[in-house]
Amino acid sequence: MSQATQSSIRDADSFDYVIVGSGAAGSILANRLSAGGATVCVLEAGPPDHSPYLHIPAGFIKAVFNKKYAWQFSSEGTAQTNGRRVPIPQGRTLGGSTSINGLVYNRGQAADFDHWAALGNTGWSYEDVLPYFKSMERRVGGDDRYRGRKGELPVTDIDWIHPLCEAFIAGAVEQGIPRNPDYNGAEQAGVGYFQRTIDRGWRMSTAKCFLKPAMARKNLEVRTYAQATRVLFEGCKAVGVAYCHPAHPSQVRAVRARREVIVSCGAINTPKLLQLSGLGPADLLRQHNIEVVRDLPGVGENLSDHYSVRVVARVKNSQTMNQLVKGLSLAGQISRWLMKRPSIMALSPSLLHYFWKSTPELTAPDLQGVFTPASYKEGYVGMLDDFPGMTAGVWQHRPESRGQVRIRSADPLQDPLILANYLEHEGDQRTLVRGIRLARQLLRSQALAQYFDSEVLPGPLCESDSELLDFARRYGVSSYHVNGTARMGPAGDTYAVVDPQLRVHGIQNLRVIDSSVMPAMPSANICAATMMIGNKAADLIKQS
Ligand SMILES: Cc1cc2nc3c(=O)[nH]c(=O)nc-3n(C[C@H](O)[C@H](O)[C@H](O)COP(=O)(O)OP(=O)(O)OC[C@H]3O[C@@H](n4cnc5c(N)ncnc54)[C@H](O)[C@@H]3O)c2cc1C
Repeated sequence: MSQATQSSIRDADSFDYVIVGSGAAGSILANRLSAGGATVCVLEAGPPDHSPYLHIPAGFIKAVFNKKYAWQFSSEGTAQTNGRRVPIPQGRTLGGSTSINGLVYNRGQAADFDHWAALGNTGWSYEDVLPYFKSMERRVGGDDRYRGRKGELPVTDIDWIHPLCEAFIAGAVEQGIPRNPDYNGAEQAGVGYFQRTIDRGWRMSTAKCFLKPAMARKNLEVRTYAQATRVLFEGCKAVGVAYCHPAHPSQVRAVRARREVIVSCGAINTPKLLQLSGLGPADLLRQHNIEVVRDLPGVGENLSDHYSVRVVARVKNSQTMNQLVKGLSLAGQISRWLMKRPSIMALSPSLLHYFWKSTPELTAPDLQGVFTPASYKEGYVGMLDDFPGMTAGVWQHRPESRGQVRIRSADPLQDPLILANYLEHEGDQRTLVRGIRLARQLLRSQALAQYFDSEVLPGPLCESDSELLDFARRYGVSSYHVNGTARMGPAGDTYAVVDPQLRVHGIQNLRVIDSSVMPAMPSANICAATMMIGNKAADLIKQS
């Protein structure tokens, strides 16, 4: 520890727990730990979540690429992405990515968590984690064995029904995919509407549902514009955190943790902070003149994400959202939203799901698809097309390709190098091509025929496997589900960063609690599983 930091930590105020990051996991943790009477300080690098774009569901489109509220990361281009850098924005405000995300609530398959346990992570089987999914959610409908009724997080069904959605479902059923009323219940496979973290027209971020209610407690303090630059150690014991206002990096402050420091910065920023703090691959740290506190080769490795591709069709005989967001129609939608009536202002970006198998021999879905009666220019989220359009997106549930996150320098304000290695694994290429064929087939169902005009992307000239793979390389995008960069695993697993209690191996008083610790990708958008991790981790801490 430098002289300056030593004196600032001596003079620092202290709390039982210091949580770095107020996202999906950090906010829930802050709520649960402060409820037990412990003093808790949350450091959040981003600003408060005052903007209406962070609260009105449709505001997502304005927030995701706004650098005030989202870290504008991107993965390096590779041959598999046709040399393109792939944007991977991450939330940077109270609530983290839950303040800008796509609002889909999707837990994954029971087998995902049984797999975590089988990898040596005792306590993380489906039976172990189900109570933590249930205790945080407030859901109407479904089976009591699977669904929670009294939690803080409302999980609701859509109230805006579009004829294209109904036709898409009917078409999928026609092609052998059953309608599933609750993919978060006994069985994931099937087609239907997404469940969303939206309540009475408003986004339900973890800041809104967990952090802010807890901020009424005197023992919880939340500091915004507080970007952690380093975890501070005495020997191998974490004792506090150095942080700064991102606009004034030279004015470093410190806060002391009497019991534990908890890193909850998300799957890109968590490995970055650990590496800056001297925890990571020793060679990398030495290359940047960072003193090695512990050589942990797994920090920043094992990066996984869902690489998705969209099939887009021009629509006839119906208006789509592309028209509803323009001129007088938009004004009408806003006034409907203000009157608490069904409106496109209160929709998640994807309305329908289909979970299905890329080959019939499989016993469970290995593909997730999404459908929405809208289309974006060139298939990229941002600007809607001028013509009526619909989109069926698809990604592989559990890709094998793995990437890395590595600091580029010892400067805490510099973005790390991200190499996601999308489609690097040949099996991933095959599965995604099958997924594109399935998405295409679903848009050409009999039930949708009255609305299907023509395919825009990939287009009629794209037929063979190699043409479809080439399309995936040129048009694929991140689903923003990065995880695994500080993965959980037992001692003896060289690349494990934390143990099944989420304590950093070989270090005292330091845990990682966020999407980084996932030992394997869940078959789902990963927010629900990350929230579950925060919810369960609070109990692990209280029990230790
Ligand atoms: C655009 C988008 C759409 C998505 N859509 C969905 C969806 O529909 N459904 C779904 O299930 N999942 C979705 N996800 C993924 C999901 O939201 C994330 O996986 C989840 O929020 C990750 O939780 P986390 O706690 O790991 O990190 P985050 O929620 O990202 O929180 C990390 C927090 O730490 C803060 N932080 C980072 N570094 C520092 C530092 N050095 N000091 C202080 N604070 C720091 C960040 O600013 C942030 O607030 C989406 C994500 C994005 C970005």
